[in-house]
Amino acid sequence: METILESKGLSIAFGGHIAVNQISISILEKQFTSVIGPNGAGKTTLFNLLSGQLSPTAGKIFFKGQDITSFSPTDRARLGIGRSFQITNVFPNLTVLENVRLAVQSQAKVRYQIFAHYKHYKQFEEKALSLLETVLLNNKATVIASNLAHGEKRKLEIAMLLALETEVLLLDEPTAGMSIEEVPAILEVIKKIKEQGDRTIVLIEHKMDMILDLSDEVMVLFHGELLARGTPAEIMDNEKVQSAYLGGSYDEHLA
Ligand SMILES: Nc1ncnc2c1ncn2[C@@H]1O[C@H](COP(=O)(O)OP(=O)(O)OP(=O)(O)O)[C@@H](O)[C@H]1O
Repeated sequence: METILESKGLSIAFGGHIAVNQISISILEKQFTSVIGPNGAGKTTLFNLLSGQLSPTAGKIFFKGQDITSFSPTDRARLGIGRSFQITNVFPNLTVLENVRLAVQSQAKVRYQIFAHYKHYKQFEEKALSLLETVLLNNKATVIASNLAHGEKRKLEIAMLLALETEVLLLDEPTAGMSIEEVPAILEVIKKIKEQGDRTIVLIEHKMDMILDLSDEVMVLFHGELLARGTPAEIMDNEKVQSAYLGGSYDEHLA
């Protein structure tokens, strides 16, 4: 399996605080990789570096072997690295379907240099509907976006991210802020995207138990460093992880 996204010696410091410290990782194509770690471990900062929202203090990032360290977030999205909030321009007063159609439409413009025209409208709408099916939101197509429940809004964001058609999806805690009842539906959506098999998914999750059976590989961050990486079973057995993160000596409230 090929490496699609790679970092070498990636570091960033905020003032004197090193939030990401010498992280070298390789993300394999079409795999499901989870990044876990306690509060403040550096997960979101790592994503910000990979997607271009932050520039590293040291180190490099490669996409399919190409050095993209100096690329803007937009250029990275164009190359194939999609991150949810880059495109979450949800229009609150439009319907769910209209929002996704606009995302499909803007992607078509970027990719094919065509302009929105009546004859394309139907095909954009069909694509949008199929994305709504993927995220289990087709029954809300005609609902005004601002009226969606929190979990449904996250699903809408995922549909709009999928409309970008990027090969890599960086999902930063898609279940954050959700009620317990909403979580299974989002996990179902993520599972479905994984089963389609055509995307590389990198998922940040705070709670390991939720994503264990979905992941091909798990990376554990701790105090800005890569503490361990491996299959879910290897991570569960890893003593360093156990003592640092999985309840051993680690106290989340002290992070
Ligand atoms: N822009 C910033 N300026 C200063 N410090 C920052 C900035 N962004 C992150 N940090 C610090 O870097 C460290 C890593 O933060 P980060 O948000 O990446 O952790 P995380 O693993 O995503 O945590 P959580 O699970 O709580 O989201 C923290 O100590 C945080 O306070």
